Amino acid sequence: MNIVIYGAGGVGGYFGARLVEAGNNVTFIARGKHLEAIQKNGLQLKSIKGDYLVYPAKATSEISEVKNIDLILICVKTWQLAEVSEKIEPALNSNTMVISLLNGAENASILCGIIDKKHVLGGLCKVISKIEDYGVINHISYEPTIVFGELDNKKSKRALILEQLFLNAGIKTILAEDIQKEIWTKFLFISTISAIGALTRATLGEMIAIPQIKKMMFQTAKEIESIALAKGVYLPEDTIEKQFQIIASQPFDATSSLQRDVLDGKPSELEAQNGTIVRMGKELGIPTPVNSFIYYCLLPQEKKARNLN
Ligand SMILES: NC(=O)C1=CN([C@@H]2O[C@H](COP(=O)(O)OP(=O)(O)OC[C@H]3O[C@@H](n4cnc5c(N)ncnc54)[C@H](OP(=O)(O)O)[C@@H]3O)[C@@H](O)[C@H]2O)C=CC1
Ligand SMILES: CC(C)(CO)C(=O)C(=O)O
Repeated sequence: MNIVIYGAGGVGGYFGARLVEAGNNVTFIARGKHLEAIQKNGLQLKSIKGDYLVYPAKATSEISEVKNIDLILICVKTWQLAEVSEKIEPALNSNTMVISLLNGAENASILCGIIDKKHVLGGLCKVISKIEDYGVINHISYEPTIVFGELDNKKSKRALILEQLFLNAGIKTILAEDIQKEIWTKFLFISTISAIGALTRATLGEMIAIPQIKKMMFQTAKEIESIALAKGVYLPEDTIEKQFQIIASQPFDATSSLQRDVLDGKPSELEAQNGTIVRMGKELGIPTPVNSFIYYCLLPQEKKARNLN
C-alpha cells in the first residue's frame, strides 16, 4: 500500500517505522534537520518493543512529489491540521483514505471542512513516544495502539483492509464500533490530565495523591462528559471511572505531551483541549468553570510561546 505519514514525530515516526518494517511503501513528510537526517541516515526507531533502522521509500517536505496515495496518516499537532489538510487536498485521488491520529475531538470535522468527507475516517492513537534527536524516535512506554473507524461506524471494505494493514505491521488495532465514543473518551482522558499537569507542574502520580487535585480532575472530566452528551456522543456511565482507573495505573512520574510542551515554553495543544471545552460550553450553554479556570490560567503562557503578546 502507498502510505504517506504526514509529520514524522513521536506518533508518525513510530507508526510509520512499523509500516515500513512490514514492507509497505511509506513516504514521510517532514522538514528541516529532521528531514535531512531521515533522508541521509533513515529513520531510527528506539522502542521498548525493539529497535529498528528503517529506510522509507521516500522522505520529503512536499506531498506533491508523491503519487497514487492510498492512505495518509496525519500526525502533526492540532494547530497544524488545517494547514496540512489544505496541502494534502491536491494530492488525493478518488480512493485516498485520510486519518488523523491527533489528540482532540474535532480533527475529523476540521478535515471534512477542507477535503471531501468521503476520504476521511476517524482515528486516534495511544503511545508515548517523542523525537529524541533529528532522525531518531524514542518509544518510551505504552503498547502503541491505533483506534479508527468510518465516521458512520460501518465496517466498510476499506476499513477492514486498513485493520489488516495495521495488524500486519504488529500494531495493536481497534476498528471502533463507535468512533466518536472512542475519540471523546480519549479526549476526556487527555484533557483531564494534561493542562492540570501543566498548571500544577506535577506528575500524574503526584497529582492524584492529593485528593483536592484529584477532585479537580474529576470535575474537569465531568464538564467534558456533559459537553459530549449534549453533542449526542454516547459515553457509557462508567467512562470517567474507567479513565481514572487508567490514570491510576500509569507510572507515578508520567506526564503528558501538552504538559511537557507548556513547561518547555513551547506552543501546546491547550486550545484543542481545554480551550475547546470552554468554547463548546459557551456554544451549548453548559457551564465549564473548572476547564475555564485551567484554560485561562495557561493562556498567557500559551500566547507568549506563540509570540502573540
Ligand atoms: N507523542 C505521543 O506520545 C502522543 C501524541 N499524541 C498526539 O499526536 C499528535 C502528534 O504528536 P507528536 O507526534 O508527539 O508531535 P511531534 O511534534 O513529535 O511531531 C509532529 C511532527 O510533524 C511535523 N510537521 C508539522 N507540520 C509539518 C509540515 N507542514 N510539514 C512537515 N512536517 C510537519 C513537525 O515538525 P516541526 O517540529 O518542524 O513542526 C514534527 O516533526 C498530537 O496531536 C499529540 O497530542 C497522541 C498520543 C501520544
Ligand atoms: C497521555 C498520552 C501519552 C496517551 O497516549 C498522550 O496522548 C499524550 O501525551 O499526548
